[in-house]
Amino acid sequence: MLRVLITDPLSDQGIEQLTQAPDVEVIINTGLSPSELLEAIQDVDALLVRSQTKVSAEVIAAGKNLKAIGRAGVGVDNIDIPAATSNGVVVVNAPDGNTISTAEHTFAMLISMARNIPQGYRSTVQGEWNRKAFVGVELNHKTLGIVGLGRIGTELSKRAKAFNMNVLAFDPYLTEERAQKIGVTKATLDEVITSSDFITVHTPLTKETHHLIDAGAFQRMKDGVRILNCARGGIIHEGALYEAIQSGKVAGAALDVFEVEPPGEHPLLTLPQVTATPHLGASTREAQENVAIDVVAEILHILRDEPFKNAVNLPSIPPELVEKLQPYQILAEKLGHFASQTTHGALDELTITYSGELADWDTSPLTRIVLKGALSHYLSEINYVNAPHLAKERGVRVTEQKVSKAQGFTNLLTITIKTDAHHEHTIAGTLLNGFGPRIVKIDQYSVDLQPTGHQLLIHHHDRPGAIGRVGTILGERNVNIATMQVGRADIGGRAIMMLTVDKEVPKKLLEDLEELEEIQAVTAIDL
Ligand SMILES: NC(=O)c1ccc[n+]([C@@H]2O[C@H](COP(=O)([O-])OP(=O)(O)OC[C@H]3O[C@@H](n4cnc5c(N)ncnc54)[C@H](O)[C@@H]3O)[C@@H](O)[C@H]2O)c1
Ligand SMILES: O=C(O)[C@H](O)COP(=O)(O)O
Repeated sequence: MLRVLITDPLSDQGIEQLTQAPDVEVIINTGLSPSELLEAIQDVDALLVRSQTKVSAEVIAAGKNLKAIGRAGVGVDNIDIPAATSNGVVVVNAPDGNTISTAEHTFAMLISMARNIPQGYRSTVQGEWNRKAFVGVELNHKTLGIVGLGRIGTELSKRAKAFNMNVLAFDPYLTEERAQKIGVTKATLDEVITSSDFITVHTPLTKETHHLIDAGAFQRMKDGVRILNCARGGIIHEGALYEAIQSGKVAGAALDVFEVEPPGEHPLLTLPQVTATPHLGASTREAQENVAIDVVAEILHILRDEPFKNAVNLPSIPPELVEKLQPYQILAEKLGHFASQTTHGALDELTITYSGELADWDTSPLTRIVLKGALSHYLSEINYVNAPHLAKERGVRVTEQKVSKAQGFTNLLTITIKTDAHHEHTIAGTLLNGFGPRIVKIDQYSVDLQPTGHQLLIHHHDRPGAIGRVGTILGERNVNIATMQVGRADIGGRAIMMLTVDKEVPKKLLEDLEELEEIQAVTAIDL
């Protein structure tokens, strides 16, 4: 009998699918404390959650029989994905089912904020009739800035356009072509920040989006701007938002999510300009039915060894190719990840060239892995299964090439990225017998680099002292250099330094390095 534990409220339709399955025992246990969860997970085959249950590495390790974790919804930031992967646990989500509900909820909050509906309601039920205090603003001809034009951002933009709003959108994957198709104006983050009357965020919470909207961003905004967050707490700096409302810069904020949920007696909730809902974006009958049905179907497929589609963390390689291609998986993902972190602009075209012995095999599983690596920098819900689909949806042209000669290597995997900022970037890697994956080429420079840990790619002018000055600055700030390589196009010309460092390099230090006269650009890469 397969045992499935459900620890967050799930729609009955999804639960019914499970209870009707003859080979499944369903255990519903919501509101567990962390220690109770550790106990409850011990002998189950699958765990089903929403956003409340924190599925930590400890919980995953305690699940001795655990094969799958299902997230009835989109965000998987409450699940330790690397821990699941290293424990061989498949994580699946239900990415599409709550898109419309969340876009509608965001739009409801936008209108009610513009017209002070929550404040007006509160005052009216208290017996007041205060028509002067709640004068609002129209949406007509106002500019809505959307940060993150994925599923929800796109649906929201349609609703805003129906209200005659101008929509500015910033998303690293947004190309001019797609923006035109959707009918929004492609913008930089700074343009969204400085030109919008309303700003709403719809990105996943990642290292990059954490505190994306901070005190500096608020300072640059229009006076009287209104802010929305129906994505994840932590994308907007809550302390900075509080200050910006107090100073009068921000006229209103509508929040469905908080850094810590429930937020308790949060300072923001004491401000009359703030309206809030308790993470209700996906809380409609329809969305809950959709996500529960979708995720339960996926869990049953996994437990019964049937094909499934929404894996967040599982490579899918046909069995006969597994042995041959497995060693290349890490190389493929790291190259994709490296390339995306060192490229500027929205991805337009990605060409993957398989040379040497690789050219003789069916490399399509590796192409998915490269794509996953290249897109995962921005799309936290991407997986090996949906990577090609998401690339296509974002207008990225993907080409595979095969070349039987590998320029001095028995195998070579080369990725060339072109962006809409006319940036072209090539990176190549190989699998060295006994040494594992190596990056061997960055644009025109030959290197020999282990693709792991924290790296710094520095473009500089080949001048005496340049390398020393970089080393001194890093040393002074206690950043230890583990390895360093230098490549140059010609003597005294353009050159690169590739450094592996022992810890993440703070943003300020990157800026200080960029101030050095001989340095052209510094990029931190996390592999
Ligand atoms: N409030 C709720 O109940 C609720 C419901 C559903 C989803 N969500 C949250 O909403 C968010 C968006 O969901 P979705 O389904 O639209 O996801 P999605 O993956 O379709 O879209 C996310 C978009 O963010 C973009 N992005 C990533 N990093 C970025 C950055 N640094 N700057 C700008 N854009 C960036 C991606 O390119 C992508 O297009 C997720 O965090 C999800 O968890 C909240
Ligand atoms: O990421 C999501 O799908 C939403 O935040 C919904 O979360 P919930 O399932 O807890 O409502």
